[in-house]
Amino acid sequence: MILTLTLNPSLDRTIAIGALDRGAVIRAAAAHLDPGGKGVNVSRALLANAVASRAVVPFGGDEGRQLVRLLAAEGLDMVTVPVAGPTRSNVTLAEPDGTITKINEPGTALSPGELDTIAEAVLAAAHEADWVVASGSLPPEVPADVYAALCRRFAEAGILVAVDTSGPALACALGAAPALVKPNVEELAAATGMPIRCLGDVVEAAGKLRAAGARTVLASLGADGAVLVEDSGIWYGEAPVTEPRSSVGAGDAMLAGFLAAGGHGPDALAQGLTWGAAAVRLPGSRMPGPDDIDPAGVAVGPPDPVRLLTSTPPAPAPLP
Ligand SMILES: Nc1ncnc2c1ncn2[C@@H]1O[C@H](COP(=O)(O)OP(=O)(O)O)[C@@H](O)[C@H]1O
Ligand SMILES: O=P(O)(O)OC[C@H]1O[C@](O)(COP(=O)(O)O)[C@@H](O)[C@@H]1O
Repeated sequence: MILTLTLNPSLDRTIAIGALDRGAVIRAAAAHLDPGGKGVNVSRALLANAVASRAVVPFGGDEGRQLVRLLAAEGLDMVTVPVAGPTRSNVTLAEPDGTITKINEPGTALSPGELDTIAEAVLAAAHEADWVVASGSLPPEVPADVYAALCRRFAEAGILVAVDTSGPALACALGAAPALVKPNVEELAAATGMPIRCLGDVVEAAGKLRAAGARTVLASLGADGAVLVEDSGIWYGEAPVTEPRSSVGAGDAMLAGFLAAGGHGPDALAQGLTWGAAAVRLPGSRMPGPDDIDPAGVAVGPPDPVRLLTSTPPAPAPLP
């Protein structure tokens, strides 16, 4: 069973527009509402593929009740924790050329008592888990070491923890030796202070995250695929998509596919890539099921260090 924790879940509204014209009244072509948040999406992807998963989901206000209704309608196995602050709403503007602009609300603060209740829910469910996935941003005022504390707690019990987050929460988690981290290119650049222009940079940056404590690094590179760096080797893979519709949730689907295939090695990377590619072919953050996933076309092998990334390289970020 794969247990997920999403401290800052969301209602995700994806709005299809003609072109993003700042300051104008934009008439949307279509809109799509999904339950969201990184761990929530990992559980949704696993559910869609009949892989056992349970999601720990704090929820608050009308938005939170709607989130729980949407997840219940999908049949998600979840432990819901009522909290005082309303669940956030995140908006994605999707342009016809595939450009997406995401506006993620900060969410509302969780009190120390609410955090304790959520931690108890995670601990109570974790005894059945092979992996615990701690995913997404932290709401305001939540201590940056919250995922690190989980890593330490579960390491003692022999439970593997995968962390997919950014900024100080990622920096803290690295020091607690997570079994796996899944940075995207921006997160890799921010965590290391390195410009990431080619696969050699990705491998070097992943090595820095491993030196800082992560056992395995699964670096997602958007349309460029992904790199896996673990004890037994380094692999690069890609699963090209000819008609991308929405990359929202692709990283979550990728992580779900990787963990569902065992969480290590080139075959797991290949499955992660096929799930990620399938998510990109679907609207909004809909998670792919077996009918959406095409294992053909995925290629995994050693990375060519000089191969340039096609996506815009992020500017080097200052180290904290
Ligand atoms: N345009 C795309 N074409 C093909 N695959 C994609 C595309 N965008 C994302 N993916 C797949 O989804 C994975 C996660 O995407 P990425 O944008 O790196 O993650 P995140 O959503 O976490 O920022 C990638 O590793 C890749 O496998
Ligand atoms: O917690 P964050 O970093 O604000 O991200 C939350 C957003 O990320 C998502 O989980 C999508 O994640 P990915 O595109 O990285 O897979 C959305 O459902 C949600 O709105």
